[in-house]
Amino acid sequence: MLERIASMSPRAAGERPAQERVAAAPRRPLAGEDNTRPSERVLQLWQTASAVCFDVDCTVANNDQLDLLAEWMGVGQQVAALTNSAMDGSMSLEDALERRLEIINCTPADIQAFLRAHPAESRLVPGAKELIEQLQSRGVAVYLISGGFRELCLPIARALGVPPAHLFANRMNWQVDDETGMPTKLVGFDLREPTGHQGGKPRAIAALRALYPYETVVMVGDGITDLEAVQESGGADMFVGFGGIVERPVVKASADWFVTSLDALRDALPRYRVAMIGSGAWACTAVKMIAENLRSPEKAAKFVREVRMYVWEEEVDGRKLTELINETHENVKYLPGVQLGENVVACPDLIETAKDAHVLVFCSPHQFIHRMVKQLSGHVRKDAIAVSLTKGMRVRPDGPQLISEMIRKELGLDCSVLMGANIAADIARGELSEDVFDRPYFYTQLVPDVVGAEMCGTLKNIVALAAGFVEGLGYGPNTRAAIIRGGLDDMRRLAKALYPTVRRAAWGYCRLRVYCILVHFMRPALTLDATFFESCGIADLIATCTGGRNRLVAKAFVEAQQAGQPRSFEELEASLLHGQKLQGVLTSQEVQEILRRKGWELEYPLFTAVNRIICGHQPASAIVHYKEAAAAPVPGSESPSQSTDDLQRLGAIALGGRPAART
Ligand SMILES: NC(=O)c1ccc[n+]([C@@H]2O[C@H](COP(=O)([O-])OP(=O)(O)OC[C@H]3O[C@@H](n4cnc5c(N)ncnc54)[C@H](O)[C@@H]3O)[C@@H](O)[C@H]2O)c1
Ligand SMILES: O=P(O)(O)OC[C@H](O)CO
Repeated sequence: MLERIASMSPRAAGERPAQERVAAAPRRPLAGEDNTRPSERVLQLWQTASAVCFDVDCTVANNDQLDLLAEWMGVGQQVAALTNSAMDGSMSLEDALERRLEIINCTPADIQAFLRAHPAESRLVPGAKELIEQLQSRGVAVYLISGGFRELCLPIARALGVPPAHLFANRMNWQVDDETGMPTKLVGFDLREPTGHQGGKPRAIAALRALYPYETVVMVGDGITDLEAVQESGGADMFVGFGGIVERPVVKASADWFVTSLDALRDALPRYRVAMIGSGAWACTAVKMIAENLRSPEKAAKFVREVRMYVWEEEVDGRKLTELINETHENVKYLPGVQLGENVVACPDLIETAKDAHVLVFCSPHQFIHRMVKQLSGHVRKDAIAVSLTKGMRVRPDGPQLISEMIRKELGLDCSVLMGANIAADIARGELSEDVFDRPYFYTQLVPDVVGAEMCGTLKNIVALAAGFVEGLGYGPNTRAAIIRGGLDDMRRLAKALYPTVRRAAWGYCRLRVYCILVHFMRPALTLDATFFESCGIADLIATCTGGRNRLVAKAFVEAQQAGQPRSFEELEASLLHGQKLQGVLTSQEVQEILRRKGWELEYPLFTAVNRIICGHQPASAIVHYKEAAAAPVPGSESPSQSTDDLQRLGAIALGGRPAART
């Protein structure tokens, strides 16, 4: 999830003319104005920066490295005076650099000995590493732009996690020994680097902007050459003056924001809000994991601690469920006995829950999702991302619509899905599972095939009904295994038939992260069959067929019939699931409608046989001969097809007795 969140940082909005960028700059402080507190505009630019460029000496490194090298060489005082003249603007940068190098007059061996004696880690300004880490984890590009020397800055860049290609600095020129070919004597510096000249920093930034479409660039530094970054067209949009090591009056007076601690910059970074849309067994399990994560110190800088959870309000023991959850931190109805965490806040208002969230996690039973998504339209942040945990699809006249497709279309949000073998109660107790949100008991792995994963999560609910029938009939493991195999075959072929784009997916399966099944559409680099061997495929199928609600209810359905006291799925759902929703019956109805419209019923015999059984056209025992059951004529119909009446009746069952309304 974190990688996805990183990509939320507003940036890369397309190359825009320099003039337009300059117009976005904050109003420069007036004389005497307090710029130690950021104005609203300054804060906004800081929080939406697409690139941040740091000066090195006296900004991220706690000294001027050339001064320190001079001290090491025994010429500290003369060189320090020249450094200050350059930083205050009383001497040109080129002249100051030239004269300082002349005085230092070191060899490569001196530099190496100096770096050994002064390890970079010991020279970092407090908070620099943490600030840079935070920026990078949000997807902000970080550069070091130094008027010093690459030879001295590289170890600092390494210690800060900034790649060498993101370092702009001067290069020393060396006289080379004709005999050995080795550098021996320092002879000035390479004048071709922009940083060796007055106005070099804005030029370096302009070069970056020509390469990358950074919308907002911020320069942070202590010196006059850093301030120049905002004084020339094409440079940075904002300048943060840093006075934690040296405070320079000119810089302080002109900075858009002046800080004496880098922590102030880190504290001002945006923190992301997460909202959970849903509050059933799985939604509560997932929110518990998210809340644990957000309470951890590592996540504190990046996320708001509180997670809002939308709860479909109902009364439990004469009290509102939201009130009970907020008092006891437990969802006594849908996940009793499990503490969700004090940072989970139950909210009965859907829009209120979602409106400020940067990450929207959808986890309601699929039949309610479309109405919720419609209600949310126009009320969510445009830069939010969505993750769907819901297993199911919607059938429209023009074909199926997966939940992730619906969210993308109706809310315009990028949507990942999280599918896998997750029996809610087991995970809530902390049992190991091959899935989600970075908890020690919950492993997740990225799979770049959203549609394949979502189809697995949807279709497995039908196979679970078949597994329940077989179990209720008293068959053993061989028969159950045969049913699971047949179900997997139908799942795989139907997913491919409905979503040819998935079938065309390229070769080469890339494991993006050791832990995850958080699936994203970005890289079509996975074969569909590989998806079916992930947790979202075979593992979820086995979990649901052995321990899920669909299997439980289907088994009870057969047992009740065999005992001569048949009970409807609706009754069994109410009596066995205590408010939780059975997804398989409605999914069977929806999938069968697709199969019927396309004339594919015989091609997916296990799905069709399950549908015949739940419609009462075949006895449950027909499941073991599912191919024949699928081919048998439906009473009162000329073809083996299901009638629309049957399907509507089933919809009514799955929706709790109401007509099968499609919102
Ligand atoms: N339970 C699991 O083990 C599990 C595991 C993985 C995925 N899933 C999937 O997660 C999704 C959500 O399942 P769950 O287990 O969290 O829910 P659930 O079946 O436990 O609970 C039903 C939820 O629906 C809500 N609800 C009832 N009527 C409603 C209405 N008219 N409008 C809106 N909401 C209403 C209830 O308040 C409750 O929160 C499903 O798609 C399911 O397939 C479940
Ligand atoms: O209880 P089920 O059958 O809805 O299955 C729950 C989950 O989807 C299993 O991963």
